[in-house]
Amino acid sequence: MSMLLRKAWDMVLWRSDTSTSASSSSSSSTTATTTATRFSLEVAHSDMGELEQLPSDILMQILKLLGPKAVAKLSVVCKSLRSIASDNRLWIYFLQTHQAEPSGDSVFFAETTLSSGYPLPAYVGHWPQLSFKHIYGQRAQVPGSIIIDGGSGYCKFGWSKYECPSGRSATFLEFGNIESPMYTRLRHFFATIYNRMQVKPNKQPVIVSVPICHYEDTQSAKASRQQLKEAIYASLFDMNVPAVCAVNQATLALYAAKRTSGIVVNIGFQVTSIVPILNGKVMRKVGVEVVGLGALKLTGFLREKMQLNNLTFQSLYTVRTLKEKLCYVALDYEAELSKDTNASYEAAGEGWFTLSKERFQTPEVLFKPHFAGVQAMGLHQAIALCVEHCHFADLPGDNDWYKTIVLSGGTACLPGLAERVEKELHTLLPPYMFNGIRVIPPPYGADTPWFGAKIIGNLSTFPGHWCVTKKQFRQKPRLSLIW
Ligand SMILES: Nc1ncnc2c1ncn2[C@@H]1O[C@H](COP(=O)(O)OP(=O)(O)OP(=O)(O)O)[C@@H](O)[C@H]1O
Repeated sequence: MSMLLRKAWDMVLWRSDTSTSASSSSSSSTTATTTATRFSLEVAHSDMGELEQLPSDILMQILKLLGPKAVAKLSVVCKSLRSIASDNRLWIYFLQTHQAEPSGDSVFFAETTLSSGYPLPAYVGHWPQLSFKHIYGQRAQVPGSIIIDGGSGYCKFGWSKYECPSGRSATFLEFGNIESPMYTRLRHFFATIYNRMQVKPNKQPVIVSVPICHYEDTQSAKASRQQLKEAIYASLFDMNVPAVCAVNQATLALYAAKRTSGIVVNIGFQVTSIVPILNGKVMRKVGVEVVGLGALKLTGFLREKMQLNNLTFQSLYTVRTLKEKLCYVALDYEAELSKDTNASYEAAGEGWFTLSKERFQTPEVLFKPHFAGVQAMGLHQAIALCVEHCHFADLPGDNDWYKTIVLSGGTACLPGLAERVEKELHTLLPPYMFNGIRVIPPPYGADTPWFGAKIIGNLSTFPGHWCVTKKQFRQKPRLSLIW
Protein backbone atom coordinates (compact mmCIF):
# COMPACT_ATOMS: atom_id res chain seq x y z
CA MET A 1 0.00 0.00 0.00
CA SER A 2 2.78 2.42 0.95
CA MET A 3 4.51 1.75 -2.42
CA LEU A 4 1.32 2.58 -4.23
CA LEU A 5 0.78 5.69 -2.19
CA ARG A 6 4.30 6.77 -3.04
CA LYS A 7 3.64 6.17 -6.73
CA ALA A 8 0.45 8.23 -6.56
CA TRP A 9 2.26 10.93 -4.62
CA ASP A 10 5.05 11.01 -7.23
CA MET A 11 2.39 11.70 -9.81
CA VAL A 12 1.10 14.59 -7.73
CA LEU A 13 4.62 15.99 -7.39
CA TRP A 14 5.26 15.53 -11.08
CA ARG A 15 2.02 17.39 -11.81
CA SER A 16 3.10 20.24 -9.53
CA ASP A 17 6.47 20.46 -11.28
CA THR A 18 5.00 20.51 -14.77
CA SER A 19 2.37 23.06 -13.92
CA THR A 20 5.04 25.32 -12.39
CA SER A 21 7.37 24.97 -15.36
CA ALA A 22 4.47 25.36 -17.79
CA SER A 23 3.26 28.51 -16.14
CA SER A 24 6.73 30.04 -15.92
CA SER A 25 7.39 29.23 -19.58
CA SER A 26 4.10 30.80 -20.59
CA SER A 27 5.29 34.13 -19.35
CA SER A 28 8.42 33.99 -21.51
CA SER A 29 7.39 32.24 -24.73
CA THR A 30 4.48 32.24 -27.11
CA THR A 31 1.20 30.50 -26.27
CA ALA A 32 1.72 28.00 -29.08
CA THR A 33 5.09 26.83 -27.73
CA THR A 34 3.65 26.45 -24.22
CA THR A 35 0.74 24.41 -25.47
CA ALA A 36 3.05 22.15 -27.44
CA THR A 37 5.38 21.66 -24.45
CA ARG A 38 2.45 20.84 -22.21
CA PHE A 39 1.02 18.46 -24.75
CA SER A 40 4.23 16.49 -25.14
CA LEU A 41 4.71 16.30 -21.40
CA GLU A 42 1.20 14.97 -20.94
CA VAL A 43 1.51 12.40 -23.69
CA ALA A 44 4.73 11.19 -22.12
CA HIS A 45 2.96 10.66 -18.82
CA SER A 46 -0.46 9.65 -20.05
CA ASP A 47 -0.60 6.19 -18.52
CA MET A 48 -1.24 5.27 -14.93
CA GLY A 49 1.48 2.59 -14.97
CA GLU A 50 1.18 0.11 -12.08
CA LEU A 51 -1.78 1.98 -10.70
CA GLU A 52 -3.82 0.77 -13.65
CA GLN A 53 -3.52 -2.82 -12.34
CA LEU A 54 -5.34 -1.92 -9.16
CA PRO A 55 -8.99 -2.63 -8.48
CA SER A 56 -10.82 0.71 -8.52
CA ASP A 57 -11.93 0.46 -4.88
CA ILE A 58 -8.28 0.19 -3.76
CA LEU A 59 -7.34 3.13 -5.95
CA MET A 60 -10.24 5.04 -4.45
CA GLN A 61 -8.89 4.31 -0.94
CA ILE A 62 -5.48 5.63 -1.96
CA LEU A 63 -7.02 8.82 -3.33
CA LYS A 64 -8.98 9.26 -0.09
CA LEU A 65 -5.71 9.08 1.83
CA LEU A 66 -4.06 11.62 -0.46
CA GLY A 67 -6.69 14.27 0.29
CA PRO A 68 -8.57 16.79 -1.87
CA LYS A 69 -5.68 19.06 -2.91
CA ALA A 70 -3.51 16.22 -4.17
CA VAL A 71 -6.44 14.52 -5.89
CA ALA A 72 -7.32 17.75 -7.71
CA LYS A 73 -3.75 17.82 -9.07
CA LEU A 74 -3.85 14.14 -10.01
CA SER A 75 -6.99 14.60 -12.04
CA VAL A 76 -4.99 16.43 -14.72
CA VAL A 77 -2.33 13.73 -15.08
CA CYS A 78 -4.21 11.48 -17.49
CA LYS A 79 -7.71 10.59 -18.68
CA SER A 80 -8.08 7.48 -16.50
CA LEU A 81 -7.04 9.33 -13.39
CA ARG A 82 -9.24 12.27 -14.26
CA SER A 83 -12.24 10.03 -14.36
CA ILE A 84 -11.59 8.35 -10.99
CA ALA A 85 -10.37 11.58 -9.36
CA SER A 86 -13.63 13.30 -10.31
CA ASP A 87 -15.81 10.52 -8.92
CA ASN A 88 -18.66 12.04 -6.90
CA ARG A 89 -18.29 9.40 -4.14
CA LEU A 90 -14.73 10.53 -3.54
CA TRP A 91 -15.73 14.19 -3.26
CA ILE A 92 -18.69 13.39 -1.02
CA TYR A 93 -16.14 11.71 1.23
CA PHE A 94 -13.99 14.87 1.19
CA LEU A 95 -17.04 17.06 1.85
CA GLN A 96 -17.69 14.94 4.93
CA THR A 97 -14.14 14.66 6.20
CA HIS A 98 -12.70 18.06 5.24
CA GLN A 99 -15.75 20.33 5.24
CA ALA A 100 -17.73 18.70 8.09
CA GLU A 101 -20.80 17.99 5.97
CA PRO A 102 -23.07 15.37 7.50
CA SER A 103 -23.85 13.58 4.20
CA GLY A 104 -23.75 13.79 0.43
CA ASP A 105 -27.57 13.78 0.44
CA SER A 106 -27.77 16.98 2.44
CA VAL A 107 -25.23 18.68 0.13
CA PHE A 108 -27.24 17.52 -2.88
CA PHE A 109 -30.48 18.74 -1.29
CA ALA A 110 -28.95 22.11 -0.45
CA GLU A 111 -27.29 22.76 -3.81
CA THR A 112 -30.29 21.71 -5.88
CA THR A 113 -33.05 23.24 -3.76
CA LEU A 114 -31.72 26.09 -1.63
CA SER A 115 -28.88 27.52 -3.68
CA SER A 116 -30.91 30.21 -5.43
CA GLY A 117 -32.16 31.60 -2.12
CA TYR A 118 -35.61 32.52 -0.95
CA PRO A 119 -38.31 32.23 -2.32
CA LEU A 120 -37.45 28.67 -3.23
CA PRO A 121 -38.15 27.34 -6.70
CA ALA A 122 -41.67 25.84 -6.57
CA TYR A 123 -40.86 22.78 -8.61
CA VAL A 124 -37.61 21.27 -9.77
CA GLY A 125 -38.61 19.40 -12.93
CA HIS A 126 -35.49 17.26 -13.18
CA TRP A 127 -32.54 16.78 -10.87
CA PRO A 128 -29.41 18.21 -12.41
CA GLN A 129 -26.19 16.22 -12.59
CA LEU A 130 -23.94 17.74 -9.93
CA SER A 131 -20.18 17.64 -9.82
CA PHE A 132 -19.30 17.32 -6.14
CA LYS A 133 -15.70 18.12 -7.02
CA HIS A 134 -16.85 21.47 -8.35
CA ILE A 135 -19.11 22.04 -5.34
CA TYR A 136 -16.22 21.20 -3.00
CA GLY A 137 -14.10 23.86 -4.69
CA GLN A 138 -16.86 26.47 -4.55
CA ARG A 139 -17.66 25.72 -0.92
CA ALA A 140 -14.00 26.04 0.04
CA GLN A 141 -14.26 29.72 -0.99
CA VAL A 142 -17.37 30.43 1.14
CA PRO A 143 -16.49 32.16 4.42
CA GLY A 144 -17.80 30.38 7.48
CA SER A 145 -20.81 31.99 9.12
CA ILE A 146 -21.91 32.25 12.71
CA ILE A 147 -25.08 30.37 13.61
CA ILE A 148 -27.17 31.41 16.58
CA ASP A 149 -30.21 29.27 17.19
CA GLY A 150 -31.98 31.38 19.78
CA GLY A 151 -34.25 28.77 21.31
CA SER A 152 -36.59 30.26 23.90
CA GLY A 153 -35.21 27.83 26.51
CA TYR A 154 -31.76 26.97 25.20
CA CYS A 155 -29.62 28.81 22.70
CA LYS A 156 -27.21 26.84 20.53
CA PHE A 157 -24.40 28.69 18.81
CA GLY A 158 -21.34 27.88 16.69
CA TRP A 159 -19.70 27.91 13.27
CA SER A 160 -21.25 26.66 10.06
CA LYS A 161 -17.96 24.95 9.15
CA TYR A 162 -17.88 22.98 12.40
CA GLU A 163 -19.47 19.62 12.87
CA CYS A 164 -21.91 20.73 15.58
CA PRO A 165 -22.73 23.71 17.83
CA SER A 166 -19.77 24.81 19.92
CA GLY A 167 -21.78 26.07 22.88
CA ARG A 168 -25.16 26.40 24.55
CA SER A 169 -26.70 28.73 27.05
CA ALA A 170 -29.96 28.78 28.97
CA THR A 171 -31.67 31.60 27.07
CA PHE A 172 -34.67 32.15 29.29
CA LEU A 173 -32.78 32.00 32.58
CA GLU A 174 -30.05 34.31 31.35
CA PHE A 175 -31.81 36.74 29.02
CA GLY A 176 -35.54 36.44 29.64
CA ASN A 177 -37.98 36.23 26.79
CA ILE A 178 -36.02 37.02 23.63
CA GLU A 179 -39.20 36.84 21.56
CA SER A 180 -40.35 40.14 22.98
CA PRO A 181 -38.93 42.71 20.58
CA MET A 182 -36.81 44.64 23.05
CA TYR A 183 -33.79 46.11 21.35
CA THR A 184 -31.65 46.29 24.52
CA ARG A 185 -32.37 42.68 25.49
CA LEU A 186 -31.60 41.37 22.02
CA ARG A 187 -28.44 43.47 21.80
CA HIS A 188 -27.27 42.09 25.15
CA PHE A 189 -28.15 38.56 24.05
CA PHE A 190 -26.21 38.76 20.76
CA ALA A 191 -23.26 40.59 22.32
CA THR A 192 -22.98 37.88 25.00
CA ILE A 193 -23.02 35.09 22.41
CA TYR A 194 -20.31 36.80 20.30
CA ASN A 195 -18.29 37.24 23.46
CA ARG A 196 -18.59 33.57 24.33
CA MET A 197 -17.53 32.60 20.84
CA GLN A 198 -14.63 35.04 21.14
CA VAL A 199 -15.32 36.47 17.71
CA LYS A 200 -15.72 40.00 16.43
CA PRO A 201 -19.22 40.61 15.01
CA ASN A 202 -17.96 42.44 11.91
CA LYS A 203 -16.11 39.43 10.48
CA GLN A 204 -18.72 36.88 9.34
CA PRO A 205 -22.33 36.79 8.22
CA VAL A 206 -24.71 35.44 10.84
CA ILE A 207 -27.67 33.07 10.57
CA VAL A 208 -30.17 33.65 13.34
CA SER A 209 -32.96 31.28 14.11
CA VAL A 210 -35.93 32.23 16.25
CA PRO A 211 -38.88 30.22 17.55
CA ILE A 212 -42.11 30.51 15.63
CA CYS A 213 -44.08 33.21 17.42
CA HIS A 214 -46.86 35.65 16.58
CA TYR A 215 -48.02 32.89 14.27
CA GLU A 216 -51.62 33.99 13.57
CA ASP A 217 -52.62 35.29 10.20
CA THR A 218 -53.84 38.60 11.56
CA GLN A 219 -52.72 42.18 11.10
CA SER A 220 -51.63 42.55 14.72
CA ALA A 221 -49.58 39.32 14.64
CA LYS A 222 -48.00 40.48 11.40
CA ALA A 223 -47.09 43.79 13.01
CA SER A 224 -45.52 41.98 16.01
CA ARG A 225 -43.49 39.76 13.68
CA GLN A 226 -42.29 42.80 11.79
CA GLN A 227 -41.35 44.52 15.04
CA LEU A 228 -39.36 41.50 16.21
CA LYS A 229 -37.61 41.19 12.85
CA GLU A 230 -36.63 44.83 12.86
CA ALA A 231 -35.33 44.60 16.43
CA ILE A 232 -33.18 41.57 15.51
CA TYR A 233 -31.75 43.23 12.39
CA ALA A 234 -31.23 46.59 14.05
CA SER A 235 -29.39 45.11 17.05
CA LEU A 236 -27.11 43.00 14.84
CA PHE A 237 -26.36 45.75 12.31
CA ASP A 238 -25.61 48.18 15.13
CA MET A 239 -22.95 45.68 16.20
CA ASN A 240 -21.56 45.91 12.64
CA VAL A 241 -22.46 42.39 11.55
CA PRO A 242 -21.94 42.46 7.75
CA ALA A 243 -24.93 40.35 6.69
CA VAL A 244 -27.84 38.68 8.48
CA CYS A 245 -30.05 35.76 7.54
CA ALA A 246 -33.00 35.20 9.89
CA VAL A 247 -35.17 32.12 9.51
CA ASN A 248 -37.63 30.55 11.92
CA GLN A 249 -36.74 27.31 13.71
CA ALA A 250 -39.50 25.26 12.08
CA THR A 251 -38.35 26.00 8.53
CA LEU A 252 -34.76 25.20 9.47
CA ALA A 253 -35.84 21.87 10.99
CA LEU A 254 -37.55 21.03 7.69
CA TYR A 255 -34.37 21.84 5.75
CA ALA A 256 -32.39 19.66 8.15
CA ALA A 257 -34.72 16.82 7.15
CA LYS A 258 -33.90 17.63 3.49
CA ARG A 259 -37.43 18.80 2.77
CA THR A 260 -38.92 22.12 1.73
CA SER A 261 -42.58 21.20 2.31
CA GLY A 262 -44.26 19.38 5.16
CA ILE A 263 -45.51 19.86 8.68
CA VAL A 264 -42.98 20.59 11.43
CA VAL A 265 -43.93 19.68 14.97
CA ASN A 266 -41.64 21.67 17.21
CA ILE A 267 -41.92 20.66 20.85
CA GLY A 268 -40.40 23.75 22.39
CA PHE A 269 -39.48 24.90 25.86
CA GLN A 270 -42.95 26.13 26.87
CA VAL A 271 -45.17 25.50 23.86
CA THR A 272 -45.48 23.12 20.97
CA SER A 273 -46.11 24.48 17.49
CA ILE A 274 -47.41 22.54 14.55
CA VAL A 275 -46.32 24.45 11.49
CA PRO A 276 -47.39 23.75 7.89
CA ILE A 277 -44.68 24.83 5.44
CA LEU A 278 -44.98 24.86 1.66
CA ASN A 279 -41.86 25.53 -0.43
CA GLY A 280 -40.11 26.98 2.60
CA LYS A 281 -42.96 29.36 3.44
CA VAL A 282 -44.94 29.10 6.66
CA MET A 283 -48.60 28.67 5.67
CA ARG A 284 -50.16 30.95 8.27
CA LYS A 285 -53.32 31.11 6.19
CA VAL A 286 -53.70 27.32 6.56
CA GLY A 287 -53.10 27.65 10.28
CA VAL A 288 -50.28 27.07 12.76
CA GLU A 289 -51.53 25.05 15.74
CA VAL A 290 -50.03 25.89 19.12
CA VAL A 291 -50.45 23.70 22.19
CA GLY A 292 -49.49 25.12 25.59
CA LEU A 293 -47.24 22.21 26.46
CA GLY A 294 -43.49 21.96 26.23
CA ALA A 295 -40.32 20.58 27.76
CA LEU A 296 -40.76 22.54 30.96
CA LYS A 297 -44.13 20.94 31.69
CA LEU A 298 -42.75 17.44 31.27
CA THR A 299 -39.86 18.14 33.64
CA GLY A 300 -42.32 19.60 36.17
CA PHE A 301 -44.57 16.57 35.85
CA LEU A 302 -41.70 14.15 36.47
CA ARG A 303 -40.56 16.21 39.45
CA GLU A 304 -44.01 15.92 41.04
CA LYS A 305 -44.15 12.17 40.37
CA MET A 306 -40.73 11.71 41.97
CA GLN A 307 -41.72 13.76 45.00
CA LEU A 308 -44.91 11.69 45.36
CA ASN A 309 -42.79 8.53 45.27
CA ASN A 310 -40.37 9.95 47.88
CA LEU A 311 -37.47 10.08 45.47
CA THR A 312 -35.35 12.92 46.77
CA PHE A 313 -33.09 15.01 44.54
CA GLN A 314 -31.07 18.17 44.98
CA SER A 315 -31.63 19.95 41.72
CA LEU A 316 -34.08 20.24 38.87
CA TYR A 317 -31.16 19.52 36.58
CA THR A 318 -31.19 15.93 37.90
CA VAL A 319 -34.89 15.58 37.07
CA ARG A 320 -34.22 16.91 33.58
CA THR A 321 -31.37 14.45 33.11
CA LEU A 322 -33.53 11.53 34.26
CA LYS A 323 -36.24 12.64 31.83
CA GLU A 324 -33.70 12.65 28.99
CA LYS A 325 -32.05 9.35 29.95
CA LEU A 326 -34.92 7.19 31.15
CA CYS A 327 -38.21 8.42 29.69
CA TYR A 328 -39.83 7.07 26.54
CA VAL A 329 -43.14 7.17 24.74
CA ALA A 330 -45.29 4.04 25.01
CA LEU A 331 -46.79 2.79 21.77
CA ASP A 332 -49.80 1.51 23.71
CA TYR A 333 -50.16 3.33 27.01
CA GLU A 334 -52.67 0.92 28.62
CA ALA A 335 -50.60 -2.14 27.72
CA GLU A 336 -47.45 -0.49 29.09
CA LEU A 337 -49.07 -0.06 32.52
CA SER A 338 -49.02 -3.82 33.07
CA LYS A 339 -45.32 -4.26 32.20
CA ASP A 340 -42.24 -4.18 34.42
CA THR A 341 -40.66 -0.90 33.33
CA ASN A 342 -38.08 -0.33 36.09
CA ALA A 343 -34.83 1.26 34.94
CA SER A 344 -32.00 3.04 36.77
CA TYR A 345 -29.59 5.84 36.01
CA GLU A 346 -26.72 7.37 37.97
CA ALA A 347 -27.09 11.16 38.04
CA ALA A 348 -23.84 13.08 38.51
CA GLY A 349 -23.30 13.93 42.19
CA GLU A 350 -26.67 12.53 43.25
CA GLY A 351 -26.30 8.76 42.90
CA TRP A 352 -28.64 6.16 41.43
CA PHE A 353 -32.31 6.73 40.68
CA THR A 354 -34.80 4.09 39.65
CA LEU A 355 -37.91 5.10 37.77
CA SER A 356 -40.78 2.88 36.79
CA LYS A 357 -44.11 3.96 35.28
CA GLU A 358 -43.01 7.62 35.39
CA ARG A 359 -40.74 6.73 32.48
CA PHE A 360 -43.64 6.63 30.02
CA GLN A 361 -46.26 8.53 32.05
CA THR A 362 -44.20 11.72 31.75
CA PRO A 363 -44.20 11.87 27.93
CA GLU A 364 -47.82 10.68 27.94
CA VAL A 365 -48.64 14.23 29.05
CA LEU A 366 -48.09 15.22 25.39
CA PHE A 367 -51.04 13.05 24.40
CA LYS A 368 -53.11 13.53 27.57
CA PRO A 369 -52.39 17.09 28.76
CA HIS A 370 -54.95 16.73 31.59
CA PHE A 371 -52.42 14.44 33.36
CA ALA A 372 -50.49 17.66 34.06
CA GLY A 373 -53.59 19.76 34.69
CA VAL A 374 -53.41 21.40 31.26
CA GLN A 375 -56.60 22.01 29.34
CA ALA A 376 -55.50 21.56 25.76
CA MET A 377 -55.83 19.07 22.96
CA GLY A 378 -53.28 16.28 22.72
CA LEU A 379 -50.32 16.51 20.38
CA HIS A 380 -51.82 13.91 18.04
CA GLN A 381 -55.13 15.79 17.85
CA ALA A 382 -53.39 19.06 17.06
CA ILE A 383 -51.33 17.40 14.30
CA ALA A 384 -54.46 15.72 12.86
CA LEU A 385 -56.19 19.10 12.80
CA CYS A 386 -53.27 20.65 10.97
CA VAL A 387 -53.28 17.76 8.44
CA GLU A 388 -57.02 18.33 7.82
CA HIS A 389 -56.50 22.05 7.32
CA CYS A 390 -53.67 21.40 4.86
CA HIS A 391 -55.76 18.84 2.97
CA PHE A 392 -58.77 21.11 2.60
CA ALA A 393 -56.70 24.21 1.85
CA ASP A 394 -56.35 22.72 -1.63
CA LEU A 395 -53.18 24.63 -2.47
CA PRO A 396 -51.66 24.46 -5.95
CA GLY A 397 -48.89 21.93 -6.59
CA ASP A 398 -48.27 18.55 -5.03
CA ASN A 399 -51.43 17.40 -3.16
CA ASP A 400 -49.40 15.42 -0.64
CA TRP A 401 -47.02 18.22 0.35
CA TYR A 402 -48.11 18.05 4.01
CA LYS A 403 -47.61 14.30 4.41
CA THR A 404 -44.05 14.54 5.67
CA ILE A 405 -44.21 15.35 9.36
CA VAL A 406 -40.87 16.33 10.87
CA LEU A 407 -40.45 16.30 14.66
CA SER A 408 -38.15 18.91 16.17
CA GLY A 409 -37.02 20.13 19.60
CA GLY A 410 -35.18 18.34 22.40
CA THR A 411 -38.35 16.71 23.74
CA ALA A 412 -39.05 15.23 20.32
CA CYS A 413 -35.94 13.05 20.85
CA LEU A 414 -37.91 10.90 23.31
CA PRO A 415 -37.69 7.33 22.00
CA GLY A 416 -40.92 6.03 20.47
CA LEU A 417 -42.50 9.43 19.80
CA ALA A 418 -42.56 9.23 15.99
CA GLU A 419 -44.10 5.73 16.03
CA ARG A 420 -46.77 6.74 18.54
CA VAL A 421 -47.71 9.90 16.61
CA GLU A 422 -48.03 7.86 13.43
CA LYS A 423 -50.19 5.27 15.20
CA GLU A 424 -52.51 7.95 16.62
CA LEU A 425 -52.83 9.68 13.26
CA HIS A 426 -53.78 6.36 11.70
CA THR A 427 -56.68 6.16 14.15
CA LEU A 428 -57.75 9.80 13.84
CA LEU A 429 -57.52 10.43 10.09
CA PRO A 430 -59.50 8.92 7.23
CA PRO A 431 -57.34 6.66 4.99
CA TYR A 432 -57.24 9.14 2.08
CA MET A 433 -55.58 11.68 4.37
CA PHE A 434 -53.42 9.25 6.33
CA ASN A 435 -52.05 7.22 3.40
CA GLY A 436 -48.53 8.36 2.63
CA ILE A 437 -47.97 10.11 5.96
CA ARG A 438 -44.44 9.70 7.32
CA VAL A 439 -43.40 10.93 10.74
CA ILE A 440 -39.65 11.65 10.92
CA PRO A 441 -37.80 11.90 14.28
CA PRO A 442 -35.55 14.98 14.72
CA PRO A 443 -32.79 14.38 12.11
CA TYR A 444 -30.10 15.96 14.32
CA GLY A 445 -31.58 15.52 17.79
CA ALA A 446 -32.04 18.61 19.94
CA ASP A 447 -29.85 20.64 17.53
CA THR A 448 -31.98 20.05 14.43
CA PRO A 449 -32.70 23.75 13.59
CA TRP A 450 -29.01 24.57 14.09
CA PHE A 451 -28.14 21.98 11.44
CA GLY A 452 -30.79 23.44 9.11
CA ALA A 453 -28.95 26.75 9.44
CA LYS A 454 -25.62 25.01 8.76
CA ILE A 455 -27.04 23.65 5.48
CA ILE A 456 -27.78 27.22 4.39
CA GLY A 457 -24.52 28.70 5.71
CA ASN A 458 -22.36 26.24 3.75
CA LEU A 459 -24.14 26.63 0.42
CA SER A 460 -21.77 27.41 -2.45
CA THR A 461 -23.84 30.56 -3.07
CA PHE A 462 -23.90 31.79 0.54
CA PRO A 463 -24.27 34.56 1.69
CA GLY A 464 -25.50 36.08 -1.60
CA HIS A 465 -29.06 34.89 -1.90
CA TRP A 466 -29.95 34.46 1.74
CA CYS A 467 -28.67 37.47 3.62
CA VAL A 468 -29.72 41.04 4.12
CA THR A 469 -26.88 43.54 4.33
CA LYS A 470 -26.77 46.58 6.56
CA LYS A 471 -27.17 48.81 3.50
CA GLN A 472 -30.23 46.93 2.27
CA PHE A 473 -31.78 47.06 5.72
CA ARG A 474 -31.14 50.77 6.15
CA GLN A 475 -32.60 51.50 2.70
CA LYS A 476 -35.67 49.31 3.06
CA PRO A 477 -36.26 48.21 6.66
CA ARG A 478 -39.72 46.84 5.95
CA LEU A 479 -38.68 44.60 3.09
CA SER A 480 -40.26 41.18 3.15
CA LEU A 481 -37.78 38.95 4.91
CA ILE A 482 -37.68 35.21 5.38
CA TRP A 483 -39.63 34.43 8.49
N1 LIG B 1 -32.94 13.18 24.41
C1 LIG B 1 -33.87 13.93 25.01
N2 LIG B 1 -34.99 13.35 25.49
C2 LIG B 1 -35.93 14.11 26.08
N3 LIG B 1 -35.85 15.43 26.25
C3 LIG B 1 -34.76 16.04 25.79
C4 LIG B 1 -33.72 15.33 25.14
N4 LIG B 1 -32.75 16.21 24.80
C5 LIG B 1 -33.17 17.43 25.22
N5 LIG B 1 -34.38 17.32 25.82
C6 LIG B 1 -35.16 18.38 26.45
O1 LIG B 1 -35.44 19.39 25.53
C7 LIG B 1 -35.58 20.62 26.22
C8 LIG B 1 -34.91 21.70 25.43
O2 LIG B 1 -35.45 21.69 24.15
P1 LIG B 1 -34.93 22.64 23.02
O3 LIG B 1 -33.46 22.79 23.09
O4 LIG B 1 -35.55 22.17 21.77
O5 LIG B 1 -35.60 23.99 23.50
P2 LIG B 1 -35.68 25.37 22.77
O6 LIG B 1 -35.04 25.30 21.42
O7 LIG B 1 -35.16 26.37 23.73
O8 LIG B 1 -37.24 25.50 22.63
P3 LIG B 1 -38.08 26.52 21.73
O9 LIG B 1 -38.48 25.72 20.52
O10 LIG B 1 -39.21 26.88 22.60
O11 LIG B 1 -37.19 27.67 21.39
C9 LIG B 1 -34.98 20.44 27.59
O12 LIG B 1 -36.01 20.44 28.55
C10 LIG B 1 -34.36 19.06 27.53
O13 LIG B 1 -34.50 18.36 28.75
